[in-house]
Amino acid sequence: MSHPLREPVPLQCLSTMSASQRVRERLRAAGVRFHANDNIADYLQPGELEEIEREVAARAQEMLRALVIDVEHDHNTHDTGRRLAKMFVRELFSGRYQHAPAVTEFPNAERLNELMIVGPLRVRSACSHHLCPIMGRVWVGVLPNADSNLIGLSKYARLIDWIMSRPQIQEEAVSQIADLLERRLKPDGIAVVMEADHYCMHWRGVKDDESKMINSVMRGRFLSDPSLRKEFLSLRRGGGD
Ligand SMILES: Nc1nc2c(ncn2[C@@H]2O[C@H](COP(=O)(O)OP(=O)(O)OP(=O)(O)O)[C@@H](O)[C@H]2O)c(=O)[nH]1
Repeated sequence: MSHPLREPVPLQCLSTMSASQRVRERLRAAGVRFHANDNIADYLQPGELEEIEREVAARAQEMLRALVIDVEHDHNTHDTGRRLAKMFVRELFSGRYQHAPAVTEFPNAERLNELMIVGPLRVRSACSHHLCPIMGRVWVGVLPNADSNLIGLSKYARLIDWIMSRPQIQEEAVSQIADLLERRLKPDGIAVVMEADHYCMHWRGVKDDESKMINSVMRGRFLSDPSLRKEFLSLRRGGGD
């Protein structure tokens, strides 16, 4: 989904804006969505991520002040704003600000067309609602065809980590993973299953330590062929637990 195009902001205003305001204006002018789990790397200019990190650090320190924590005198929280900014911008949410990892695509020279399963791959994210951790595992099933691209096994983990390094909800995360792998591999079918612990339920709120969320996306032949879907799901259970 994209935003309606907006009139560009005059240049003299852009120079007095913070980096985050400039990037938001650029995204709005282009009609591009910038939800928590969207990647905005194409709209950042050199040096702006550093500026954004400094802006987040200052605002995070303000949030601690609002929580009535004496950040001026408390040696433990004195630098927490800076640490939070670095953690969010450089680590936990880096999949919003960095381009996709480089992935070598190999031709399917042997014209492989058998089911291939990768997993369980460890995934870590944060929920969009409370920014609490999501820790889980993912399995990917691929049914290649003669024209599909093949990628190295480690690249599944790298691409999935790029998607998960954003505030997510699990339903949208699996569908973003399926979209990305479909675009890269051009297979006859793609299946993604995710099983995850949500710390917004374990650590706070209902404080239910046992519950997990499991969801899946089936595309192409995995949707139209129940026996292929069954084979994938039974191999996933056999291999992963
Ligand atoms: N569907 C879905 N819900 C999620 C996910 N991660 C967290 N949630 C839930 O999203 C909801 C957050 O919205 P609210 O109900 O407005 O938040 P809240 O009042 O703080 O919720 P409580 O957790 O019940 O205290 C909670 O029920 C979470 O458990 C996810 O990946 N998918």
